[in-house]
Amino acid sequence: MKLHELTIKKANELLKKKEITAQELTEDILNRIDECESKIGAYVTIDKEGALKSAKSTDEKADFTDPLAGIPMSAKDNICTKNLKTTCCSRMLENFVPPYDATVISKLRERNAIILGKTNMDEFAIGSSTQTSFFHTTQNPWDLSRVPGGSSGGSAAAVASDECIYALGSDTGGSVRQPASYCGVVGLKPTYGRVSRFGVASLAATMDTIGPITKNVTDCAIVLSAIAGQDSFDPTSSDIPVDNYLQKLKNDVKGLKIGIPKELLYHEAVSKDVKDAVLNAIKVYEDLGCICEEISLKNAEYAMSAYLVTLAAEASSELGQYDGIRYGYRTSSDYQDLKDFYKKTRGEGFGFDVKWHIILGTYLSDEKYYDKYYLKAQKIRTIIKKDFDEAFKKYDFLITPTTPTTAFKIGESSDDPFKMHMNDLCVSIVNLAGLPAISLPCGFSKGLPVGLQIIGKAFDEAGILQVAYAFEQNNDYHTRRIKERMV
Ligand SMILES: NC(=O)C[C@H](N)C(=O)O
Repeated sequence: MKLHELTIKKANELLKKKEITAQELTEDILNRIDECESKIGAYVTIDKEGALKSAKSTDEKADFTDPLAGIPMSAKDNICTKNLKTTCCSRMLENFVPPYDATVISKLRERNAIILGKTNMDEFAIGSSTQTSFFHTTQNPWDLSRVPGGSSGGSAAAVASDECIYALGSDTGGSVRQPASYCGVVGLKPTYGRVSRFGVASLAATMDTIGPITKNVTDCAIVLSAIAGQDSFDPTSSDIPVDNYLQKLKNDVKGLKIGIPKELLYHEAVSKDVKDAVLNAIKVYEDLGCICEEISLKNAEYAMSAYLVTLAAEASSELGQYDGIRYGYRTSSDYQDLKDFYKKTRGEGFGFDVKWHIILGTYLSDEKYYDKYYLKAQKIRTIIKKDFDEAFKKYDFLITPTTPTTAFKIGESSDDPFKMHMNDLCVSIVNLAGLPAISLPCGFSKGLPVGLQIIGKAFDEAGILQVAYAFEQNNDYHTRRIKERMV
C-alpha cells in the first residue's frame, strides 16, 4: 500500500513503530497532490513549505501516541487558518489572510496535525456542486466529467483521491454529507453545538456545523474526538461531555431499532439505483439483528421550503458584513456615494448564486414579510423537530439515502439554484432539526458511489458512528476507490 493511501489509524501505527516518519508521509502526499491536481482541482491553496516544516518539527518532538500527530490533512476554505489564505472561494475574500486560527484548527495544531492546504468549495458554502467557486471547478475522482458535490467538494475529492488523509468541511444543509456521498467517502455532520464554529465563516448561524470527511468510519471517530467540545469563543457550543467515540465502535448492533422515513426513501427525486442500494443496506442491518421498519416523517414535504427560507434569510444577514470597507474586495471603479460604492463592491465581489440568495433573503427578512416567511419557516422547523422527537421515542436511528442520485455531470443544474438544492433533499432536513448524521458508502450505480445516511438523536454521535462501523465491517465499498477511481 502506498503511503498516501493509508488511513489515519494505519499511518499512526506506522509512525508509532517508527517505520515511517511524518516527513516521508507528508512528502508522499505532496507528490500525490502534484500528480492529481491538474485533473481533480481539489485545492485552492497548497502550503508545501508550511506542511514540510510542521512535519519536521513533529518528527522531532512527537511520540505519536496521539493518533493525529503527523497526519496530513486539509481544511475547507471557509475555515480560518492563521497566516494562510482563507477565501471562501469568493472574489470578495480573494486575498484574505486571517490573523487567527478557527478553534477546530487550533485543536488540530495542538495535536501536531499537518495542514497541507485549503480546499475548494462553492462560494461562501452556498451550493451543492463546487461549481460556484470563484477559482475553478473540482472534478469527481470517480468520473472527471462529474461534480464532487458541494459545498465541501474540494475536501471530499481530496480525501477520495488520497490527496490528504482526512479533511474538514462545513455542513449547513448537507455540505459535508452530500459531497462525501458523491465521492464514496465518509462524512459526519455533528449535532448543532457539538463542534465549535469559532473562526468559520458563517453562512446560516442556526444551522452551520463543522465535520470530518474521512476514508472510513474509524478515522471519522478519531477526528471528531479531536474537534468536539465546548469552546468559550462559541456561545452556541455545548457543555455536554464528549463521548469516547473510538472506544464505542463495536460491530454489535443486534436489537437496535431503525426507522426508515418513507417520505424520503420513496420521494420521486430518488433514483431507482439509489433506492435499491439503500434497501440492500437495510437488509444488511436486518441480517445483523436490527429491527428495521418504515416510518413517517409527516411534515418532511415542507422541509425544503423551510430550509431554503432559513438559509437565504440568515445568509443575507451574515453576508452583510462584506461591504468593502473593513476588509475584503472593494470596487476600483468610480462611485457617486456610499450606496453606489456598496452596490459596485458587492455587485462585483459576489457571484450569481450568492447574490440570488442575498436578494431572496433580504426580501424574506423584510419587516413586511417576516411573519409570512421567516417566522413561518421557524414554525415548520419546530414541527419537523417534533416529528423527529416522535420517531426517536420508538427508534434508535433513522436511515435515508444521503442524496437522491449519484454525482451529476459538470454543468448540469448549474443555472437553477432551486434545482441544485434538491440534491440536499434528505440532508438539509437534518440541519433544520439540528441532529447528527453520517454518510457512508453503501453501494454503486454505474460505477458511481451511493451514500447511506444514518441520523441519530441529539449528541448521539457515538451511536451513529457505531451503527455506521457495523455496516462498514460487512463490505469493501470504502476501499474500492483505490482501484476504481480515474486518477
Ligand atoms: N453549506 C451547505 O450545507 C449549503 C447547502 N449545500 C446548500 O446549498 O443549501
